[in-house]
Amino acid sequence: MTVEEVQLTEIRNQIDAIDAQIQSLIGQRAACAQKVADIKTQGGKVEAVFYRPEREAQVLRSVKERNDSLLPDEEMAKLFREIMSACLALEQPMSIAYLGPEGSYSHASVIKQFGVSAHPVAVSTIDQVFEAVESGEANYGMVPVENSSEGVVKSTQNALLKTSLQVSGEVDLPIHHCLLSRSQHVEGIRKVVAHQQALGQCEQWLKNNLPWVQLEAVDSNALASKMAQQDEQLAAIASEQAAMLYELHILDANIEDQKSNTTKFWVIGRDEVAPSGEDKTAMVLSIRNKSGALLDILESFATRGINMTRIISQPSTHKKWDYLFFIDVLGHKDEPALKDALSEVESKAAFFKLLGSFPISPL
Ligand SMILES: O=C(O)C(=O)C[C@]1(C(=O)O)C=C[C@@H](O)C=C1
Repeated sequence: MTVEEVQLTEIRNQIDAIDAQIQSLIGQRAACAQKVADIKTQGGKVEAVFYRPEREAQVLRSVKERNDSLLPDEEMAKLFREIMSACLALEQPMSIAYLGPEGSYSHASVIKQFGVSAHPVAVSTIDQVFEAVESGEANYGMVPVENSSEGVVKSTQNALLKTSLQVSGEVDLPIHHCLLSRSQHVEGIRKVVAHQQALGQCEQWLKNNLPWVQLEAVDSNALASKMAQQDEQLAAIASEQAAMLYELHILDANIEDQKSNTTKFWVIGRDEVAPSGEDKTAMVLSIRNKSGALLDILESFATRGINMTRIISQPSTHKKWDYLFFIDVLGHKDEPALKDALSEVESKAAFFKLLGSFPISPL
């Protein structure tokens, strides 16, 4: 054996021994998760809640805080995300409805939040995501809320107004668009197909790089990828995962005009989420038609030192020139200061609906 071979063998032996320990510990962890499931279902409870977002957030935060390895905190957290995903699947496999088809950014956000052991269930519209969870067909749903360059997703906002479901989590997904085609050369591309939002997000890049192409909006980027599979003269705008899934060439990557392009998704579920220690609360309200009404509402938060992280206004469909405000604040609805503020806000507002409290994502 060469010196290098001897050195490698020695380190690989160490890796083998460590792997055996990791595997045994993961096995012990899985047995604990199984016991947790037994406790949750004891007494024949049928409505047991297996997925606990607040606990998952706490576990992942501790992993990041503890991490003093060579691996970045995010990478370490991703590994534990998958261990918990497998443990949860052992307790009960979770089905997550999302706006399909496979390979969409919604699909990527499901995997980011729930890990690869969850069962993503593709549906065709945002309303169907809500319906699938409301009817119990899916355990949870994942819906896009807002994109940093294109703004809010109206169909999600409208569905949130009507639903009995809770917002139980938040995922921020950096969006990187690729130009995908069966062809390996941009010169032959005649048409670019994508969801309207993706076309908007790459508008400048398309003008600068493919000024001759025709643009066509379709229902989703994944559908665009399927279309590109059929026609060499078509290119789709979609994710890197879509390129793999639909076996297309990546003609160019990161073609979005704004490099910090991010989409915010919300997890929707039937159960309230307990406090995790670092939470957000989302609500929607409309104000009474008098001067200073919005300021008055915001003061209920400000005087208690509660930070607002988002406020979005949307014209109400009920009355002309009336506005709805979607507001997110830091804190959990059961924390005394926020609880107080929320009941004051509710009394001041013309309409008020609490959408849910959920952990700030550690990922
Ligand atoms: O602590 C729980 O309630 C568990 O079910 C265990 C566990 C885990 O693997 O740590 C698994 C799933 C839950 O979503 C949260 C945590």
